Amino acid sequence: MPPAEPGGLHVIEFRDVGKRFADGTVGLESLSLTAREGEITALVGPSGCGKTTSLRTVNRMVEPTSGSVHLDGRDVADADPAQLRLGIGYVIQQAGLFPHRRVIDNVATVPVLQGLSRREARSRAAAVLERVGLDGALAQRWPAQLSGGQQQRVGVARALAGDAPVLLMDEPFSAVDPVVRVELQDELLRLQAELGKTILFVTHDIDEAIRLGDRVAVLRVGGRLAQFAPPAELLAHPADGFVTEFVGRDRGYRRLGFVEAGALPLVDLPTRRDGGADPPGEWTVLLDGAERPVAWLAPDGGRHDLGSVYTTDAGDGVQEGAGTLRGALDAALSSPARCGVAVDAEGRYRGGVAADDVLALLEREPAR
Ligand SMILES: Nc1ncnc2c1ncn2[C@@H]1O[C@H](COP(=O)(O)OP(=O)(O)OP(=O)(O)O)[C@@H](O)[C@H]1O
Repeated sequence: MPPAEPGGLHVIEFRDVGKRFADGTVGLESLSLTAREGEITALVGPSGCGKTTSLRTVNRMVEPTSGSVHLDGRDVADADPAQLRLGIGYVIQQAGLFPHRRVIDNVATVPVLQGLSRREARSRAAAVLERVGLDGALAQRWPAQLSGGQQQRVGVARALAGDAPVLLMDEPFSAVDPVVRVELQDELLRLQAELGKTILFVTHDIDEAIRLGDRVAVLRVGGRLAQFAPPAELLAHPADGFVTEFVGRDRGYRRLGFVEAGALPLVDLPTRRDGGADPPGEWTVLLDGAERPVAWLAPDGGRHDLGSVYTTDAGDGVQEGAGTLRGALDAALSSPARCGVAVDAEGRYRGGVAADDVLALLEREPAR
C-alpha cells in the first residue's frame, strides 16, 4: 500500500462532519476520520449510526451542516457536484442499475459522460466487465435478466469504468446469498490488489468489514468513532465494551486469521499415488499424478474427505486463511486423521499440520 499523509492525494478526510436533517434528525454529530490512499476503509456500525450519510457527504449527495469533507486535500464543498461525481465511483446495494439500459450501456454510462464516443465507451465497458469476471454474453442483457450476484458485479464494473481513483461502496454485497457474497468479496480483493483504489466501504456486517478493510472504523449512533484500527488490532484490543460486543464472539480465534504461520513446521505424512487394494494400516494421504492431495485413506483403506486444506502461501490469488494460523488450525481440526494436509499455492502436497504445533507457535507469541 502506498503511504499517505492526511491531505495527500486521493485521501478522504472527514473533519468534524455533522449532519442535521431538515426534520431535526441528527444523522451525524461529529465524524473525524481519514481514509488513506490505496486502502479499503470499512465503515461498520449498527443501523442508523450514519454510515450511509457519511459516505454521501463525500460525493455531495448529502451536504454536511457542520464540518467539512476533503478529497485530495480540497474541500468537496468547493467542487462542482457533477464534476466531483465523475471522479468518484459509487456502488450501492442491489446494484442500482438502470433497468432500461442493457448491461453494456449501464457500464458505459460514466465513460460517455466523460466524453468518450459511444463506441469507445462500450469497448471500455466490455473490458471492465471481463475484469470483474462477467461472461461477455451477458453484456447485451437487461439488468432484470441477471442474477443478484451478476447484477452486483455489473454495479462494481460500472463504478470502475470511469477509472475513478476513489470508490464509495454502500452495502454493495448485502443483497446476495452468503456463498455469492464471499465470491464477490474475493473478487473485490483481487481487483483491489491490481488497482489500488481508495475505497470507503459501508457494511453492517463486522465479518465483511474485517475481511475487506485495511482499516475498520466502528461507528456508534451519531457517526461517532468508537474505534478505527486494522482488523487484527480491532480483534486483539477492542477499545471498549461497545466494540467488544459489536466485534462479537470467537474474536480470539478469528484473530488467528491475521497471524502468519511462517514458522509452522510441517510433518511428514504417509502418502500413496494410487488407492491400492491393500489397506495402508495408517492414515495416508492419496495424491494424484500432479502431487495434489485428493483424499485420506483410513487405516482400513476407506476413503475420507481431506477436510480443510491448509495453503502454506497465498500466492497471487486471494484465499481465506492462507498462510495464517487460523488456516493451519482449521486444517488440523477438520481432518479425519487429526492432522491437516498442507499444500502450496498450486495445490501440491507439502506435508502435514499438527494442531499441537500451531498451539506451540501461539505460546511463543508475544503477550497481548
Ligand atoms: N433524509 C433524511 N431525513 C431525515 N433523517 C434521515 C435522512 N437520511 C437519514 N436519516 C437519519 O439519519 C440517521 C443515519 O442514517 P444512515 O442512513 O446514515 O444510517 P446507516 O448507518 O447507514 O443505517 P443502516 O445500516 O440502517 O443503513 C438515521 O437516524 C436516519 O433515520
